[in-house]
Amino acid sequence: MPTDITTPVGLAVPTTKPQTGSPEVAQDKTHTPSQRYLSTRGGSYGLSFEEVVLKGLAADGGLFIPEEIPTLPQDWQSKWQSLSFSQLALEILSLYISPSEIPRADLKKIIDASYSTFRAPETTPLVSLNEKDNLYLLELFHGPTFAFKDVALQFLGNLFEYFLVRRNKGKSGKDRHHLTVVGATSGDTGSAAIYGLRGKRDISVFILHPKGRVSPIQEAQMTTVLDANVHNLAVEGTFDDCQDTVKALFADPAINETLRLGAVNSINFARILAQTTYYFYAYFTLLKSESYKPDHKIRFVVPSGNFGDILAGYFTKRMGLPIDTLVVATNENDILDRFWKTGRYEKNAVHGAEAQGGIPADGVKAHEDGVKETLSPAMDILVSSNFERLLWFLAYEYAAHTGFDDEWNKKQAGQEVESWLKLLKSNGGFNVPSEVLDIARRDFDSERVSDSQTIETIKQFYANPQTNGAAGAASKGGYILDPHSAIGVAAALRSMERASPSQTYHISLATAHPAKFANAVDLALKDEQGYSFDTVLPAEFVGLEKKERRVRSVPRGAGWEGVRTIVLEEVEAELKGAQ
Ligand SMILES: Cc1ncc(COP(=O)(O)O)c(C=O)c1O
Ligand SMILES: N[C@@H](CCOP(=O)(O)O)C(=O)O
Repeated sequence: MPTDITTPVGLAVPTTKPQTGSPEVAQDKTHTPSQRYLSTRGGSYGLSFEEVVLKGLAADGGLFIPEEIPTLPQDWQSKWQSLSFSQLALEILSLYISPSEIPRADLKKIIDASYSTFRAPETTPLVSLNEKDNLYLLELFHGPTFAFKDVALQFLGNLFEYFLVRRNKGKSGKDRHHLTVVGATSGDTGSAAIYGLRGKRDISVFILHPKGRVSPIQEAQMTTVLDANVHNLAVEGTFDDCQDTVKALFADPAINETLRLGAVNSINFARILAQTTYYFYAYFTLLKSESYKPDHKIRFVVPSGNFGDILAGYFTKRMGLPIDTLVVATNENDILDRFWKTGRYEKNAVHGAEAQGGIPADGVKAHEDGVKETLSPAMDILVSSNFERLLWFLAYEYAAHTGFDDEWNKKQAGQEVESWLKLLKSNGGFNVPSEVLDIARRDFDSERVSDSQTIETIKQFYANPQTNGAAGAASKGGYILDPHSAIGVAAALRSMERASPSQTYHISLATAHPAKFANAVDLALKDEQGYSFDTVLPAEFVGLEKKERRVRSVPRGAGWEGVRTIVLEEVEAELKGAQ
């Protein structure tokens, strides 16, 4: 086992073949391997989709993944090309969910209900941002909270409800299965989860956000929802502190037993799964466009923080969607970009004066905790949860070169992931062997975009008259990008230097509506003639900040135990109130 962070780690060779458990689902012939789940740390095996969705995090602290990534059915292109977003979602999700768990007709109802709340008829429209350079934007923000998280969280909310209604049929009082959802947010997951779960029976939802570090609109979106089952906690600290607290709660068997915790963050595999649909949908939309040329390659560029969005893209590539490369686009919190550049995954890069809380030359403030406060706050993340899932696949592929059987390779990947994560915890980082980095570079490329480049990109596309998009509705006819989407577009422009636009389509993911980030958008466009933020503001946001709020502060020293006490108290009070 690797023990230090300076030497690249290699896969340890166990002397005996590891044993794997085989619970009922593994024996059940109605579940294919892509419909059975395991933990990235090797501890759990053969779990059902329902168990995975309701548990969220594995008992060994790992994340759930399917035992196999499914391949696409024969003729998928001709069969799926004319499907609507919801129809497509049904086909894709059916590959991961056995009909013996959710009958197809029920899954269809859940999906249809989830996407009926979107404002755009296409659900996730693809717009041309610059026709000459084959640059497209996939608008993912037409759901209830104006961010890409709605695509997965509308679905997850309905899925939780479906499982609970089924479990609670004919039951009353304490016999009912009550789910306590706990989630961490840097702004968007929180509101999307709250809108997906508000008022739902048998579910309480607790959302932890870093106090003062989400945008004013995001804060208002979350805290103005007054349904009794919604609980907002403003934590003094960073997003990573919130995420660590959530993980600590999941690791506590006592609270899990008492409250039955559920996850809404992308640690919940259903989140990743629901996000795969829009990669397929974008592909088919491009295929139907007049400018499509079959010999051109396709690159998806994804503004990344917790690595959930781009991981969904990785799944689609592995399933067989013809994606040339997935481009990871980070802000100045760049752990992912540094990994692809060096093979080292390390929490805190050396920021010099910045690490002491000083203001560096580019004006971005770094806190003592290492997180930089950027103009794209939803991506101000030190450690990316879903990277663990990718690490598993990389370690698995590397292990497969050893010539042992598949079961051994899977177990080996779990052990390797566990040892890497131990090093991350104890030493703040780890290196992967060069062969593992090569495997990672085969599918991914990466870019880091600074705040000043983000602002420049917003300006550039506001002035661009070629756009046919709907989001910005700017008076000049240009496009108003939100800062996160601008990071994607800036990265796409750089990617074009390596993959010529004359032979490549770049599809950049627009992850939020610009109105959620007035600060950055105003900073970029305030001097532009004819610009007014009011033209960007959707009716849904007008007056939101003046509405009544409910939120509880969590002081810095409270720790996860302090949050546990709050959660226990508030669930008890909520259930009493409901009687
Ligand atoms: C607007 C926005 N863009 C991008 C991201 C990054 O996505 P991911 O965490 O899935 O990498 C987030 C948050 O996660 C976000 O809210
Ligand atoms: N940017 C996210 C952070 C949480 O990410 P998740 O995808 O794991 O839920 C947010 O907006 O909260």
